[in-house]
Amino acid sequence: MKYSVTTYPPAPQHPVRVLDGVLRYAPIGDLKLETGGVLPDVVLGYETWGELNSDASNAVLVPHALTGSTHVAQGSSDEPGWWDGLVGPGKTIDTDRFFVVSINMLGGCYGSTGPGSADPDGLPWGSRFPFVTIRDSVHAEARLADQLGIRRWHTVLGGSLGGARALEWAVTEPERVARCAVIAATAASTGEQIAFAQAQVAAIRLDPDYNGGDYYNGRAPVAGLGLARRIAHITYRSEAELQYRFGRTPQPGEDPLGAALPAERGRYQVESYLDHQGTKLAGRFDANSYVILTEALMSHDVTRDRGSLSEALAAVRAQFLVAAVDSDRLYFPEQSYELAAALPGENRVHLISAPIGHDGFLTDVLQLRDVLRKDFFG
Ligand SMILES: CC(=O)SCCNC(=O)CCNC(=O)[C@H](O)C(C)(C)COP(=O)(O)OP(=O)(O)OC[C@H]1O[C@@H](n2cnc3c(N)ncnc32)[C@H](O)[C@@H]1OP(=O)(O)O
Ligand SMILES: N[C@@H](CCO)C(=O)O
Repeated sequence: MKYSVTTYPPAPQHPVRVLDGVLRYAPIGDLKLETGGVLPDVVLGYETWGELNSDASNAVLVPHALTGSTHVAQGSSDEPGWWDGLVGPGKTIDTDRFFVVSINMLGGCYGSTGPGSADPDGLPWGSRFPFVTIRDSVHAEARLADQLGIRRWHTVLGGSLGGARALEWAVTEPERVARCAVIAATAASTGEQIAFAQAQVAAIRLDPDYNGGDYYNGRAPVAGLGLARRIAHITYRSEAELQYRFGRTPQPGEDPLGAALPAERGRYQVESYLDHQGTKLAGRFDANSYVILTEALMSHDVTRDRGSLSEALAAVRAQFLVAAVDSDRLYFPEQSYELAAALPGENRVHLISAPIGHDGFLTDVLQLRDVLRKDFFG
């Protein structure tokens, strides 16, 4: 599968409502990166819903999670969005009132310049694509906000990597974020989160088809990416869910004890489920982008070059909403409590009660509907 983005339509003028939920591209120029070097001719893929009002005070930014896209809501497209329950006409984030924007993270494979994009010579970046940080993406996204005429976001909100991106926005550009919701995310990736991420990245790099990242003219490393997704997906779901839903049940028509040779035995249902998750992601995502975004998330630390957590967060001007999923075993609720305690002022943590674990920020986000309406979108 190829993800090369070689040509772009001209930068749009003020987005028009009829194009709700349709991917567009914005050239934002060369980007100086946090770790040195310059990424030339950066393009950001983005979607919008609704209309920016005359004083540009109704703009809401929704950063996506690790393998999410900019397609937050269906809008006028055919594809359902991943937060359709929350974003749309008459919904909590009412696109009849708010101008909603979602931007593909720098290095991603859903529209923005990434390792599968063409370099200035027209060749895929591949192994030469630089390490980027969430802060780099925020700097790039700020230029797109300038192009769209958005000086200050009414709200920036996201879950998981999207939550880290939202928080980094509020700290890097404090005057540009009036409200910020950080859902199922931390102030910095922890040792365990880095460890799980490293195993995923190693699974991709060890696939012979990965070829150091230069595979765009050959076979994509689907086995490595599929294995990375399996490791990740286990962390996204709770032990209780996997036990209740699958337990030791064999996959229908298969017998886990039914062969003398390991390679010929049938699967447990949970194995088949993980195989499916791995295959599905490998069919829609670029392995290099997975590595780039995962390593960006590993680097996530709002305190970097900013002192202690309280010192780093002292800069924020936004009103905050911090939320966690009670059964999350990847981004533990305690870590959200630590973030809330370190933010200026009084900040509670809103718990999403969901048995499935981390992915509850996608499946059960409507539990935040009331608090979002009351505090942010009333
Ligand atoms: C471009 C984009 O789509 S990005 C959209 C944004 N998405 C994301 O950010 C994350 C990607 N998605 C996910 O992580 C998940 O799909 C979620 C969290 C959104 C939804 O989770 P859930 O509704 O709980 O779905 P769940 O994890 O149970 O997976 C269901 C799938 O497993 C399959 N499945 C269930 N049991 C088995 C089994 N024993 N064997 C094989 N497959 C199985 C189902 O058939 C279903 O397949 P499908 O997704 O192809 O329809
Ligand atoms: N299921 C989510 C979890 C990551 O937070 C994703 O793939 O983006």
